[in-house]
Amino acid sequence: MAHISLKGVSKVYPAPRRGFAETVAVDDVTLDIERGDVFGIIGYSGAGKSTLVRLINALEPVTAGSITIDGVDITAQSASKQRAMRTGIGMIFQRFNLLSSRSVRRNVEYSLEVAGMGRSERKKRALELLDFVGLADKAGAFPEQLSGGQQQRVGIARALAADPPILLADEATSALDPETTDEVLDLLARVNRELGITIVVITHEMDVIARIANKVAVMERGQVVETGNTYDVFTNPQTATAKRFVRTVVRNLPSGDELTELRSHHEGRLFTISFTDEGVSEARVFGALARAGVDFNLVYGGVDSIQGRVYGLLTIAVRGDATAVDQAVGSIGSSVKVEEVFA
Ligand SMILES: Nc1ncnc2c1ncn2[C@@H]1O[C@H](COP(=O)(O)OP(=O)(O)OP(=O)(O)O)[C@@H](O)[C@H]1O
Repeated sequence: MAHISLKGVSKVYPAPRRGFAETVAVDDVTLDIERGDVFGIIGYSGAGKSTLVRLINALEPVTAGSITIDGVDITAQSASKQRAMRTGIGMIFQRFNLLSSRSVRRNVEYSLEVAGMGRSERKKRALELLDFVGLADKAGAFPEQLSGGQQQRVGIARALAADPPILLADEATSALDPETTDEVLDLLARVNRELGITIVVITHEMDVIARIANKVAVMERGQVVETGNTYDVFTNPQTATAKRFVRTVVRNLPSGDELTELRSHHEGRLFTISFTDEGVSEARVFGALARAGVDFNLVYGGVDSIQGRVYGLLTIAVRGDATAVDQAVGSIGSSVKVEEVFA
């Protein structure tokens, strides 16, 4: 059974007043998130990601569909049962949301205090968690004395206080610089690996997905337009939106300016070949081209790493008579993905 399962989930906000249209923030979303996944949900601003998170933890009612957690439909429960289920779902936010008047330790203790846990027990738990996130020495400090990355690590410790099996991270690194982002993503990967927590990561940044998510769903105008293993979506995106996101992180494709430059230096037609770690090697492909009797050379590209797996994109310039080039490219097209570059 999936850990979190969404079936035909929609959320429609009514028109604010007469003459305005209603907003379909989430539109018929069906998704299965398995136990132990780091599941990335990516989309541009307004795609419906944050709304989806609020539906998963039942902070808002769905307009249609169902959301089950461990087989229990959270959308169909009473408010008190929803509150109880929500303690099993930790949350971290873009703006950390720490209480400025409380020390770091007492921020981590907050939900345990509300749940009625005794003072010494919750103090012990908070210190254990601060140790886990590498901030044992900051227990007595106040949030404003910490850097953004440290505050988010406190946010993570606080979210883990009640031992939730699920953690929802809504743009958790969007307010951080790249180095601090890495620190926080490493910590989230440890939370997943060492504590076995299922993590749902909401983001508009594809490199966040590339770093930690094993699965990804691409959202656009409330709908999931593409979903799959991160490596598969990165190496073979199907929709225009997914392709645009992938281009922001896979750096081995020439940009418009670089293409102009390439064309001024190389004769022939340009093709980009994608190599995955499951397909044939570069040597085999280049051997096949040589045997087909066309002249070619490598003009751009290199190898990326996605989820620790290798992904190569190489652009070649191919010369020869038109039929020979078509035949040569056709002959390699059955074993690797080849796309002619027109722009
Ligand atoms: N409470 C609300 N009332 C009315 N409309 C809303 C409400 N919350 C969100 N929306 C609308 O629903 C759509 C999806 O918003 P949502 O915040 O879920 O997108 P998002 O992908 O998280 O984008 P962002 O990253 O900018 O928050 C938007 O058109 C937004 O204006």
